[in-house]
Amino acid sequence: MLIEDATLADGRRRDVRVSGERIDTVAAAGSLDAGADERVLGATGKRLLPGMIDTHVHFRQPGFGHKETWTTGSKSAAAGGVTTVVDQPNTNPPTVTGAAYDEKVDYAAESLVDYGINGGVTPDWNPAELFERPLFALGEVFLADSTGDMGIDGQLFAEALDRATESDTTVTVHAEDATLFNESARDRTDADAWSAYRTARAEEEAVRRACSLATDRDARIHIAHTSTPEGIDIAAEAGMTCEVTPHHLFLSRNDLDELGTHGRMNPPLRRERRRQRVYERVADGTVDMIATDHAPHTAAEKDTDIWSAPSGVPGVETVLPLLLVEAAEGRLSFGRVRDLTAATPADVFDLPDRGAVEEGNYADLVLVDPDETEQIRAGDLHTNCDWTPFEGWDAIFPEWTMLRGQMAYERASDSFGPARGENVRSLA
Ligand SMILES: NC(=O)N[C@@H](CC(=O)O)C(=O)O
Ligand SMILES: [Zn+2]
Ligand SMILES: [Zn+2]
Repeated sequence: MLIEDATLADGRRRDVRVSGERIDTVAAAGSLDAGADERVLGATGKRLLPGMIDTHVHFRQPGFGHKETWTTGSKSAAAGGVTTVVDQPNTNPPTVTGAAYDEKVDYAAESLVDYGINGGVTPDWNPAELFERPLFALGEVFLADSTGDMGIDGQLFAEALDRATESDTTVTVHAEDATLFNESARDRTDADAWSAYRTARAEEEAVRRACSLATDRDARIHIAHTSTPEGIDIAAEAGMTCEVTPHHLFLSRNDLDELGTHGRMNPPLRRERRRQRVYERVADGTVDMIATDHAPHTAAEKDTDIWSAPSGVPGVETVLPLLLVEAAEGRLSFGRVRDLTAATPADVFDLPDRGAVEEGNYADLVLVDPDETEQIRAGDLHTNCDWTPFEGWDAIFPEWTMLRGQMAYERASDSFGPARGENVRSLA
């Protein structure tokens, strides 16, 4: 397969030959000739990016297939330009034993994109069994309850850090401290009450404590879904990594009038000024990566009062399209988008054959036309989740997404490739 005259994230124009599962050649545009029966993909004026590595999704199986399945979740990923997803452990059963890990791997065999599977921590976890398996990472470890009520205490967290460090494994942390939630917000019934309740300080102090525990024990942690500039700065100063979700990057408490209970998630949306300071840190490189925390719940489940609604919003199909608008309009560079979505996650989580359009890497690729903006419509998305917090937002969707040398999604025909996703920790 020959991709002709693509513009890479850094602006270089290149011909790219794909052979089997890998990128065979990256050469000056116009310098490669197509073979006799080689498929040619024209890319003049278009951007060729490495597929996104989304290190934080909830694909819900086993246990909650009515919210999302590995089939619908991975189609949503492929259509959005995501070629690797990392699934989190708050399923049923929770992924805290060897048997639960193995059961999830059976479901993940349905995936259209490559995947990693994290192991979780509860008082019932079995670290010996988990670390015998090819875990992507430990986590997300919940320092406060979220969907699945898997919150743990400080002592178990410290023990988890020690076990992970012995196994040379990174620990992804959901950092909120429930003792710092604002109980007086409990009297309110508006959607903003959730943001008033789960305070910014509860995140800040939990990040501070997690980083200091990790530093003391020589553990490596990655802070999930940081929603505050304070949390981001503490993680960066401690030499740990962090991710920001698209909803914390683009939405704030100002949007809750419109979103209502659909805008409830953990950590919650913050004030607009904080959101801007988060965006600055995404743009300047303090934030390591964007990850979606794709957390689908049906609209019917979300349509209740703010204290009863489940927490979480979908995002895996819209994240790269939203970021590409930022790049096309000059608020982020294409190179920064590539780093946030592919190069840095590959580096931090040790996926040496991914995250860059380079010879020898897996051909996980996305082609986009930066001039083709359209509006996000929930009905057009491929997730089982029947709504999106980004309804009507401008987006630049991939023309096609390639996974290890084969088409995973082609937008012109809205068609998908086969379910050939592999565990990234099992592949050579
Ligand atoms: N973020 C959320 O609000 N919800 C996530 C769990 C989580 O990531 O905390 C979910 O699984 O629904
Ligand atoms: Zn979380
Ligand atoms: Zn999560």
